[in-house]
This record gives sequence, structure tokens and C-alpha cells, in this order.
Amino acid sequence: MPELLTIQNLRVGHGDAVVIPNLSLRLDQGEALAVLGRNGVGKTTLLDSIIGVTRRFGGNLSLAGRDITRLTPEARAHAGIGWVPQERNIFPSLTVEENLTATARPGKWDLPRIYAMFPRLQERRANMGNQLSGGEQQMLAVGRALMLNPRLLLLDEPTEGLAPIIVEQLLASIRQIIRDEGLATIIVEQHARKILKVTDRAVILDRGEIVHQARSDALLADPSPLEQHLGVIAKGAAA
Ligand SMILES: Nc1ncnc2c1ncn2[C@@H]1O[C@H](COP(=O)(O)OP(=O)(O)OP(=O)(O)O)[C@@H](O)[C@H]1O
Repeated sequence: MPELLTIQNLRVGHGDAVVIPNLSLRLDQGEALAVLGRNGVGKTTLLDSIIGVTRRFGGNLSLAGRDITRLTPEARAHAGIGWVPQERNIFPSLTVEENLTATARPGKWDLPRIYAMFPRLQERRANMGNQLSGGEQQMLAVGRALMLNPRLLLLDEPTEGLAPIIVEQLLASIRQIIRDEGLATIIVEQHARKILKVTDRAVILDRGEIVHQARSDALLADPSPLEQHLGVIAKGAAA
């Protein structure tokens, strides 16, 4: 598969603090990557650096062969990076449908497809953003990112704070986006074992560095690196 995202010797952080000292990573077209690690190791900072909202001290990024290192977040979105932030950032005073269409761009992901994937959003299409449950907000955040018709989708802890049945529904939708639609995706997730069933490959971060990388099926077959690097988190997520 041709290369989609290439990160070379990236050094980023916030203010004067370097969170990721020197990270290189490659994602192929259509590939799904899980980013795992304990709290505070820099997973969100990695996603933030791909959308361009961190302070960069060095290194570069390219998307489908185009250098995006110096592009603004808006220009990166235009270049094809869709982002679902941890906070979801739903527009509270817009309806579900307005949230979906406000930033949409033409392509195969349109309202009928989003509603087919998330029938609940169609039922709630006239409700305001601030009238939604956590699960509905997360579906809306994913739907809105897809409506940008991105070539790369970034998901930051999509299942955080959701009830177990909603987590399963959302993971099924994410699996469909990855497996059936072939959309290249990077997912930060605390439910390590659940997300490994959806992704092709995983990296484990510790203090801003990749300390382990493997195919997801290999990590599921031998989860000892999860236990070594994630400790109680991996065990807690085993169910
Ligand atoms: N906007 C910010 N300003 C200053 N420091 C920040 C900011 N965002 C994150 N940090 C710091 O950067 C480090 C990495 O945080 P980050 O959120 O990337 O980790 P994480 O692995 O995503 O953790 P979590 O699972 O808790 O979200 C932490 O020490 C955090 O306090």
C-alpha cells in the first residue's frame, strides 16, 4: 500500500515543554493504527501535532507525499485530515443536521450515508447539540469528521465515558469505517484489547517515545507488551 502519512523526527510539545522528543511513524493508505499508552504519555499530543495545534521544535510531516509541516490546522483539514477530539466539540446551538453539514465537503460521505451508519442521528436530526447524550455526541463528532470526506481520520479516545453497550455500537461503526470503507485511521484508545480487534497495527507510547510497535493480531496473541507498558490499564480493559 502507498504511504499516506509520514512523520519524521518529530519534536513537539506545549509552551517550553517537550512532550514528544523524537518520533518517527508511517501510516499506509487504508491502514488503521492504534496509539496506546498510560495517561499523560503524549498520545493526544501526537494527534494534536498531526492536526497542527502543538508547538513544533523540529521534524516534519507529510500527507500523501505533500509536506504539511508548516500548514495551519485549517489547511491540514483541507488537505484531508479529519479529527474527532477527546472533547467532541459539538456546536451546542446548532441542530444535529447543522452540525453535520456546517463543515461538510463533497464526497462519498453525505447525510444519507451518515444516517445509515448512525440511525440515532437521523432520529435526533432536529435536536440541538446540547440536547444529546454522550454517545449521541460521539456519533455526531465521528459523523461530522466523515462529512469532511477526509483521507485520514484521527479519533481521540472515542469510547471514553460511554456506557458499555454504546462502546460496542461505536466500535462496530469504527470497524465498518476501517474495514468496509478502507479509511486510514489513527485511534487513541484506553480499551486496548477492544481496539486491537479493529486496527491493523499498534504503537505503544511511553514518555513521548514509541516503546513498542507490532501488528494488532500479534499483540492480541501475545499481550505481554501490553501488560509491560500499560500495566493495570491493559488488564482493566481486558474484558
Ligand atoms: N495544552 C497543554 N499545555 C501544556 N501541557 C500540556 C497540554 N496538553 C497536554 N499537556 C501535557 O503534555 C503531557 C502529555 O499529555 P497528553 O494529553 O498528550 O497525554 P495522553 O497520553 O493523551 O494522556 P491522557 O490519556 O491522559 O489523555 C502531559 O504531561 C500533559 O500534562
